[in-house]
Amino acid sequence: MDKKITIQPATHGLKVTQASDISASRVELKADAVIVGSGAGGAIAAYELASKGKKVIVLEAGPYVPSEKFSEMMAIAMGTLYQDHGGQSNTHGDISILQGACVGGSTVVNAALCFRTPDYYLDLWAREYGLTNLTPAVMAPYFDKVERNLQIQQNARHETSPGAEIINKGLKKLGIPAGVAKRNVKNCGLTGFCFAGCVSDRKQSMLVTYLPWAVEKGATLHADTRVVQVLADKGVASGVLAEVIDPASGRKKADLRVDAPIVILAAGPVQTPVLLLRSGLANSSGQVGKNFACHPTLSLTAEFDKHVDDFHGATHSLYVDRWTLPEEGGYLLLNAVQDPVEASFQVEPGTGKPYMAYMSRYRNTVRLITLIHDKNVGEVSWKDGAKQIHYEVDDQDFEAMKAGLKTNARILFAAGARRVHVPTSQKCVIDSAKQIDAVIDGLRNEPARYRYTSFHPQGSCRMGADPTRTVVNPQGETHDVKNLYVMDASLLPTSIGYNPSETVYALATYISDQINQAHA
Ligand SMILES: Cc1cc2nc3c(=O)[nH]c(=O)nc-3n(C[C@H](O)[C@H](O)[C@H](O)COP(=O)(O)OP(=O)(O)OC[C@H]3O[C@@H](n4cnc5c(N)ncnc54)[C@H](O)[C@@H]3O)c2cc1C
Repeated sequence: MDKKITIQPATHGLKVTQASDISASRVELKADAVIVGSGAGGAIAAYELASKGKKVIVLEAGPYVPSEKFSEMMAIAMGTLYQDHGGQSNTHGDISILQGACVGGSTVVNAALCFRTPDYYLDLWAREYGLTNLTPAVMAPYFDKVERNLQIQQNARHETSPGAEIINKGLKKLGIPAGVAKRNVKNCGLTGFCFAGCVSDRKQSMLVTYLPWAVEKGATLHADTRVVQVLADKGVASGVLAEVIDPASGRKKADLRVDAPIVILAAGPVQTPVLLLRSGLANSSGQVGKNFACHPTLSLTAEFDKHVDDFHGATHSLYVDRWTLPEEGGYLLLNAVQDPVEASFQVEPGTGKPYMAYMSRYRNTVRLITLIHDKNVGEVSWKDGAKQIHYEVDDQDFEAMKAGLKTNARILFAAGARRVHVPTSQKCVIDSAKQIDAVIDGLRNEPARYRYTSFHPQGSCRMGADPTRTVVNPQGETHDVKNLYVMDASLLPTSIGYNPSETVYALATYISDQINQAHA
C-alpha cells in the first residue's frame, strides 16, 4: 500500500493538507484522536485534546479558503464556503438550511452573535433528559473560557447598524426592551459581510482562533477530506475511512484511513447522523437522525422614505427576547443588515419591472428577523446514497411565528416604515399598522408558502442519560460505542430559541475535558 503524502510548503496562513498536496491514491494515518469536521465543535476538540499532548488529526470535507480569498459577495461565498453551495434544504424545498462547509465550518460564515445557553434549558435538560451534570454552575466556567478565548463582547455603540438605530426608535415608542448584541468579533470593520466570511480576520471564527492554536500544539488538519465511515471493533471506536476529493473536478483523489482509539464526530447536525447511519453504529435507540430542529426564521423587510443604507455596521446589533422562552411566546427578534442578494430573496419582488422597482428601493430597506424556538419534529435520513432532511414547521410553532411576525411588524411601523413585505411565495405586503393583524391572521401553515431560512440546525443525536431515548451520554460519548464522541450542534436535546454557537463552544470544551480525564 502506498502511504506517501507530499506536503507542499503552506503558501498562506494555516498549515493544512489539501487535495493538491496528496499524490498517493491511498493514505493511512494513525493518531490518538481523529476529529470529523473543523467547525465550532471540531476545532475546539482539536485544540483542547492537542494541548494535553494528544496526537490529533482533523478531517474536514470542505476546502481551505484563507480569509484573504473571501469575496465579500454572497453569491460567490455560497459557492465556496457553504454546504451544497448554499442550496441545502428540507425535502419540501421551502426551508433553506444553511451550514458552512469549509475549514472552520459554519463559524466562518456565521454572524458571530453569542448567547450563553439560558438556565431555563439547562434546567429542562436536567429534568427531562437526565443531564444533571450540565448545571448552570458547572457550565459557567466553560462559558467564561470560550468568551475569553473568542473575545465575545457586547457591541460598542459605534457598531450599531443604521437599520438597528431606526428599529430602536420603534422599540422605544412601544416601550419594548432590546438587548445589545454580544459577538465574537474584535474591532469590527463594520463591512456587514459576516455571511461571506470576514476578510480582515476580525471575526474570531475557528479559522483564526482554535484551529491555528491546535496546529501550533501539533494537531494536523486535512481539508477536502470527506469521512464516509466510522470504524468500530467489538463496540469500541477504532478510526474512520475518508475520501480526498479534488475540489476543482469533484473527483476522488485518494482513499484515506485514520486508525485512532478516540473518534470525535463534529460534522454538524446533518452530517453527523448521516455518518452514524451509513456506518450502522450507535443507533440501538433508533434515535439517530431523529429530533431534528432548526430555528426557522422569517424576515420582514420594511421600506422607509429615506435611504437607510443598512448594509454596513454589525451584522446583528440588537435583539428582542421579551417573548423568547416557550411559555412567553417562543420567538426571538433580531435585526440584521442585508446585501442585495439577501434582500431579493427575503421577499417576493416579482420579475422584470416590479423587481427593478423593488430593488431600486433597496437602500431604503431594513429587515427584522423572527426566529422561533421549534419542536424537534424533523429527521435526517440517508436513503439511496443521499441525505434527506424531513422537516415541516409544526402547527403550534407556526402560531409562535405569527405572534412574532405581528410584534415584528408593529416595531417596524412604529419606527416609521411605509410598508412591510412578508416573505411568502406570493406577494404579501402590509401597508399600515392597522392591517397587521388581518394580514398575519390570514397566514396558514402550508408547505412551499414561505421563504424560511434556517441558520441553526440542531438535534439529531440527542444527548441524555437514557440509552433508549438518546444517542449520546451526558459525557458526550455514544451510549453504544465506546470512545465514539459527538461534539457538535446535533447534541442539543431541544432547540434553545437563541443562536446556538456559544452553546456548542461550551459543550465541546466540557466534553473535551471529559475525554482528557478519561484518556489521561
Ligand atoms: C450563515 C450562518 C449564520 C449563523 N449565524 C450565527 C450567529 O450569529 N450566532 C450563532 O450562535 N450561530 C450562528 N450560526 C450557527 C452556528 O455557526 C452553528 O450552530 C455552529 O457553527 C455549529 O457548530 P457545529 O460544530 O455543529 O458545525 P459546523 O460549525 O457547521 O462544522 C461542521 C463541519 O463539519 C464538516 N463536515 C461535514 N460532514 C463532514 C464529513 N463527512 N467529513 C468531514 N467533515 C465534514 C463541515 O464541512 C463543517 O465544516 C450561523 C450559521 C450560519 C450557516
